[in-house]
Amino acid sequence: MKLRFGRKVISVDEARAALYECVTTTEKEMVSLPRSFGRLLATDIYADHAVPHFRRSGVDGYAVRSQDIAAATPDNPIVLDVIERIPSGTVPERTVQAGMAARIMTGAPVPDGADTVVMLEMTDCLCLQDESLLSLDAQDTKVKIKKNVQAASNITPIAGEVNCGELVIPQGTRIGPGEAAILATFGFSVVKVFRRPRVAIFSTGSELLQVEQELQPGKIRNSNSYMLAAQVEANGGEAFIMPALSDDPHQVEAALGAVLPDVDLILTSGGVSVGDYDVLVDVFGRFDGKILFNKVAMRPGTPTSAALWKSKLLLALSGNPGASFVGFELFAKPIIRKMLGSHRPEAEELSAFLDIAYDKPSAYPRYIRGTTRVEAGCLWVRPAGIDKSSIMVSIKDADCLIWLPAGGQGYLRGDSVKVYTTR
Ligand SMILES: Nc1nc2c(c(=O)[nH]1)N[C@H]1C(S)=C(S)[C@@H](COP(=O)(O)OP(=O)(O)OC[C@H]3O[C@@H](n4cnc5c(N)ncnc54)[C@H](O)[C@@H]3O)O[C@H]1N2
Ligand code: MOO
Ligand SMILES: [Mg+2]
Repeated sequence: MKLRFGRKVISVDEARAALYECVTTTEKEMVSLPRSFGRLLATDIYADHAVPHFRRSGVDGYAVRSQDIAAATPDNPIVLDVIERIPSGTVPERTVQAGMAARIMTGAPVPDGADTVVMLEMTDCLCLQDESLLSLDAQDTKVKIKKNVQAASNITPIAGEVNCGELVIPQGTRIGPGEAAILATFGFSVVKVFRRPRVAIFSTGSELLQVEQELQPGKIRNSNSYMLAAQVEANGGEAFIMPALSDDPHQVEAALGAVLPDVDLILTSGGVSVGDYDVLVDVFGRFDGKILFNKVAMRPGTPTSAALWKSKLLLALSGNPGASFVGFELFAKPIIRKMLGSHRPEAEELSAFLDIAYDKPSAYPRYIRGTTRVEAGCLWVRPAGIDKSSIMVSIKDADCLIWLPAGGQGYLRGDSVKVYTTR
């Protein structure tokens, strides 16, 4: 039974809800820390020690008792005995008592007894004729402190950054530079992440040539598969570009069915409208899967369809490049992100001022590929190019989708609109 006409239209939110019901996270896997960059953490990370775990000197200088140097000035320096030298990575051996100082390096543990560190530049080393400190017996030296430095100066206290037991990165967080530093700090040479969802991409249509083929009359090269693969990879999935399919529903059903066991999601592009050769419609009419929806109140991509087949999701995007791009952003992106354990799978919503008037009314909400710019602290947005779903070339200029509700009287320059980021 063909479902070309009389389809039931549902909203974008309803369509997403139907998809989300069928999504589960992929299984967890361990990867080496450098391979985890850009992935989403599959576990909470707790601190198993404080940072720092010792009182850390922030400067090269002398660890002293602040009360000993309260009266120090350049003209009246206080002279202290230097009792030891503390390089980073070592542990102080002695306690600083009245009249004592310990020469200390940046990052080294501050010795007991000392409550402040005076920068080297505010001191003079009395017995030092040259700077060959490594050959110096620190115990024979004295230091002149020329400045009164308050207690706690230049010292990061124990747990000054992180408390032991603290949640430092919650599950679902993308591992960027800051997370990488935290994971390394706490000894995670391997990291638990959700496996990258495997996404098979099929373009359909007898007009499609492979990228490497010569142009032929009436035919075009398959660009959607590569655009979609780039979108899949940008969102953390693993894209498998499958050979383009003809308009034969038997062949299409067989090809989709064959790959189904090996992937987490199938994306198709093309063949979902009312045309004679719109093959996905025929597949949906004959296969034993469950159709989740076949018409969405949105433009472009109104005929976007989805099905659950042998417990796998099949998302059938419109063939027009603009509609394929938008359909991916609205539906495939949050599916992939949910599989990866993201707590915020949908695109970030921002407000922007419309940079041009827009007077095309629409029966359905529009998602216009947009380009943003910031001027005087305000975000402005304009369509990335000709706003037609058949236009491919302007997709490269889009960094967001401009959302315009259905109906309305049109929009003036300066009107506030919602945008959804695509980068
Ligand atoms: N009588 C009607 N015609 C159309 C309607 C309608 O409601 N009534 N809807 C239009 C809308 S909206 C869209 S969107 C398209 C949807 O088309 P399909 O999803 O069926 O896609 P195709 O027919 O296969 O192709 C449409 C267009 O896109 C080009 N295409 C397809 N695949 C690729 C690819 N992999 N790479 C590059 N370009 C591709 C294809 O050559 C066509 O030009 O239907 C409207 N028609
Ligand atoms: O809705 Mo079509 O999907 O305009 O491009
Ligand atoms: Mg068609």
